[in-house]
Amino acid sequence: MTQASDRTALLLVSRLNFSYPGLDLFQDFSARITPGLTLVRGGDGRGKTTLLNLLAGLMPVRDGVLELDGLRLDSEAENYRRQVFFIDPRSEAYEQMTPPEVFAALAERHPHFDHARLPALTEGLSLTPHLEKKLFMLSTGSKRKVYLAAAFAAQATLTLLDDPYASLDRASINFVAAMLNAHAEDARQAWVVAMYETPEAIRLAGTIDLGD
Ligand SMILES: Nc1ncnc2c1ncn2[C@@H]1O[C@H](COP(=O)(O)OP(=O)(O)OP(=O)(O)O)[C@@H](O)[C@H]1O
Repeated sequence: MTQASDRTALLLVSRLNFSYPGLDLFQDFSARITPGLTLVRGGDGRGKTTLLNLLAGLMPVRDGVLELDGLRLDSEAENYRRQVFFIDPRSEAYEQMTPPEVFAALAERHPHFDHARLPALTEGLSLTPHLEKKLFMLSTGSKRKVYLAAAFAAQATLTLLDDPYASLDRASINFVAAMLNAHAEDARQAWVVAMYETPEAIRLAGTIDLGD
């Protein structure tokens, strides 16, 4: 079910169990997530979004151990979460902010956030005309681009992206693919990307297949 390369794992997931009322979603789920790109692939409702929330430390696991770069979620939750970049694209937390305000807020959470990367990211994602608008004024796709630009600037140890191509135009998809590939050889960062299908032309270090 899980394939990973021989690289040393950055995130270790051991025997994780998680259920919603009446639905056992993960039973004794284990994974080794290495630096570079890991795909979480699965059909509708297979648990991709839930798994990203679990890896982010945002949902209570019934049991199981998550350890990110030596930090265990159960004993060092705050330090663990500080190493993770994850924004639920449906979040309304940033609606009243402009993109630069979103970037500033996220830079406070992520100490390695690199502002110097933002001009190329906003240009590459065609966000430049929208920089003075608050997020509630933007289309779903543009809002997602703001979060993607932030993700690529944040340089977190673990970055979680839920369906990063959703609602994007072809040029932006190509840009995101190129940005992901630029992280394929990262030694100190793991990128976990949830998608319905295996994307073309992306160099993956591992795949977690949740089935169809
Ligand atoms: N808060 C919740 N309470 C109960 N069941 C839930 C809850 N959230 C999700 N589920 C169910 O858990 C399963 C996994 O949902 P999840 O959103 O993680 O899957 P997914 O693979 O991301 O789905 P999709 O690709 O359709 O967004 C689905 O059957 C969903 O209906």
